[in-house]
Amino acid sequence: MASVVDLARLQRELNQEQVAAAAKTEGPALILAGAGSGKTRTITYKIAHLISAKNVDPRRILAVTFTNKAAREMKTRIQQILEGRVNLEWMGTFHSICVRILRLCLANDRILQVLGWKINKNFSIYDDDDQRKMLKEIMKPIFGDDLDAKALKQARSIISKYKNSVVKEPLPAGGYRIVLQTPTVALEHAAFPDQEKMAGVYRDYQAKLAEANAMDFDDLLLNTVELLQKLPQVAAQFANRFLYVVVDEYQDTNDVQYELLKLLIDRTKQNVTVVGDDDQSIYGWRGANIDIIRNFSRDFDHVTFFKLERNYRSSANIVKGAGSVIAHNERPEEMKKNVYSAEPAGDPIHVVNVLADTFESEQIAKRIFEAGKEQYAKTAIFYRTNAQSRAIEKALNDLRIPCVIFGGTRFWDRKEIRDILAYMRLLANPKDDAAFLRIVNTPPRGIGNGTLDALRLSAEANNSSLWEAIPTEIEKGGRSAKGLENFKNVVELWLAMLQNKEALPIIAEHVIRDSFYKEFLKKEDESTAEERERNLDEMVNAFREFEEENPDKGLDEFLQEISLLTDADKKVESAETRVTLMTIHMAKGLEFETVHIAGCDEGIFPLIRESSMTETPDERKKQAEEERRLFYVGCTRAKRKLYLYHAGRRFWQGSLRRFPPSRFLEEIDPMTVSVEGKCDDDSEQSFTGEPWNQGFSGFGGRQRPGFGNRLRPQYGAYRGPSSSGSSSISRGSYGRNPERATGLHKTERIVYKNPQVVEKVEKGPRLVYDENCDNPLHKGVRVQHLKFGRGVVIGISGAGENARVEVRFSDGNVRKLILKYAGLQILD
Ligand SMILES: Nc1ncnc2c1ncn2[C@@H]1O[C@H](COP(=O)(O)OP(=O)(O)OP(=O)(O)O)[C@@H](O)[C@H]1O
Repeated sequence: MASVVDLARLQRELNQEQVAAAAKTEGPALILAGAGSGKTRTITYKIAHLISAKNVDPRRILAVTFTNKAAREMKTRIQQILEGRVNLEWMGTFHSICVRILRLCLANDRILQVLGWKINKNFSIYDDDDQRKMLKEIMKPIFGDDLDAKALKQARSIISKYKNSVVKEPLPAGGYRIVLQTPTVALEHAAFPDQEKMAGVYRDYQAKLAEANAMDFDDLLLNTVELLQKLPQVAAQFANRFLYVVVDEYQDTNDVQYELLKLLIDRTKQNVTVVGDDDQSIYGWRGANIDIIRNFSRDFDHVTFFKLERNYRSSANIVKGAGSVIAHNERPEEMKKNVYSAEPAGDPIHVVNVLADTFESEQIAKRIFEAGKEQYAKTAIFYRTNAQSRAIEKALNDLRIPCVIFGGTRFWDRKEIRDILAYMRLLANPKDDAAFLRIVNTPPRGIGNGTLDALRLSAEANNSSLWEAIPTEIEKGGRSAKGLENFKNVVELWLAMLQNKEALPIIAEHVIRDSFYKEFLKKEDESTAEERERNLDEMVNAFREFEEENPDKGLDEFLQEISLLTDADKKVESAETRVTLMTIHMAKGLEFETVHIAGCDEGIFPLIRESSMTETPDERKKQAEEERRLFYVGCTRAKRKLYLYHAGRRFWQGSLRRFPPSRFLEEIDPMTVSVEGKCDDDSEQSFTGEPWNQGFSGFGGRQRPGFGNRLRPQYGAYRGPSSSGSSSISRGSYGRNPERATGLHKTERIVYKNPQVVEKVEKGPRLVYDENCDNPLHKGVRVQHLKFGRGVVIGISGAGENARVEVRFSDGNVRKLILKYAGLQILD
């Protein structure tokens, strides 16, 4: 090997703490690494040091990484450092290491005999689809007609949970033993008939997998642990083989992975190094157990702690600001880190307040545009929920900024969006057979393939569209006649709405509601339904925005705009200079020069789910802490510039509602922040006439007292116009007068212990015209609109949800707005 990584080399390449961590080869070590503190660099050098300076055979090093990509990158880097090929055959993810162990062990007849398993070394690995098919076969006779997609999905998730968690069984002598949830254990622990039923499905499913000589993804881990537990001498051989064990991203280890590690680590040598950052543990929702890293020192003798606290990635303001937020999480004393940057303070963290969500995406796009093309590829936009990407994609497209959605689907390509768009396409053009076929039986309404074939034949014979062929098919009175008739009736209802020139967002809302599409989403997959419903709400919002911006245009133009938008997006797919869009979960481990985080609003980030209402205070606290870690991960991806956006009002679940700033914005050290723009008007009343804190209530009905009033001094010194309705940018007090800001920070700060929750949709604040009531809006009333500013009502038409108001705004333009969505404030 050409190059040796001895101590001198370590000292040249690493800082003091990194050197200490990399050079410590014997005994258990925990490297607690702050964000951007070079943990990847440190373990890479540590492995290189073991191989070249300590002459350790690379095949005897077990190195566990979080992703396959990380393993590939680390191998390449080590080979570069050592200037030669290195056979790191035991470097990979937990799953890839397990496959290797299983193939090795199951090739041995004696092992197979002792295990008594039917599976041999040539086992197949079943993917989701295979798994679903097999489960369906098993469940059909048990569930009969009750077996739907939801029941299947539920079964898969329960089985996966069995396989990824352990149970603690008390021992007669005190204490407990950890037991894997094999089918036998699951059956023993089933306390209710339902649980027994699912444990039975699990048992049959495992038996069928074994018959097929197959394992699913979760089995790779579970079976390896079971094998090693059953055959301690085999486990000992592996532990003996692995002279050194290194585990990256240890904060995201789950209980079964932890059991595996315990089996693979030689208990006498205890040469194990784990690397991680409990502040970046963001996968609790899928089983990661943060206590595993926190308890490391209890699991091994004489653990050496290393803390990497110098952040090399970001400017000092970003490191300090992010650190001040994460400090609000409760952590064991020994886990606390003082992460710092030796870089200059750099730009302050920009907290950008805007009046409403539309300005948020405009501001993001504008800032990226102004930074110049060469910055595009170095810029990322993060959001908490996928639905938020729609407005951002549009704003970027308006300024012709190419973008790529990392690990996700573009808003208009998402399945639920394409389905509802297909309904809308059919309304715009009932001859659109492709749209018809997409949704005629989505959600299912009993229209089978036979009926569709008959429709096709009849359409061909009469030279008509499929839609036009429906009446003939209904007359025939076949099995699907009822379903077809229902479909026809409901589509005709929407067509009539379109003809009556009812508002597009309202028609879209009807399509979603009358087709029972949201119910369908819940049935299809409960776990993704909430997110997909949010996408649909955002789609209604897109219709609303379109109508507001294009009062003279209709559905055809909307659909045309969407197809042009998606087409333009596709063209830039190959461009090299693209801005990256992603959810924060996807951002783990990445870094960008500039990061924009949208939606720093209480209720969105931290995300408060409807399900939070049923959780215990302890569960809610855990959830809030995981959200804070997610915020920390997001902020610490930025090297030089970090923008955090808060919109005072957001179109959310069908109405315009107020959002207080995220608690995380309040927690940032004010010395590191510059506050720009404004998120509220100057009045104490909201645009819809309700007091500031209405629309939000804490768990158990607790409300945030005087939110708007108290927050303003802290965010202070806005220079934005008071009534023009447009957001302006000016430097807030943090950048200009830190003393004052700090003083206010001390006296005015409100710490909110309970998460806030967004109220249920139906009773959302809105000013709706009702012909039976005394209508406050009539000709001559002065109003204010968020986007268009002040104006005077010059006419009202329609009634109920279709009421529209005509306003002459101060820019001279007359706009006809849908009252339900307009969010007008009466000024007189
Ligand atoms: N000793 C060092 N000298 C100079 N640069 C360093 C040093 N250590 C790390 N860096 C740089 O700091 C940046 C962050 O390092 P790395 O990606 O290894 O951090 P990390 O701890 O894995 O980050 P995170 O956990 O936040 O994803 C990289 O650009 C790396 O090259």
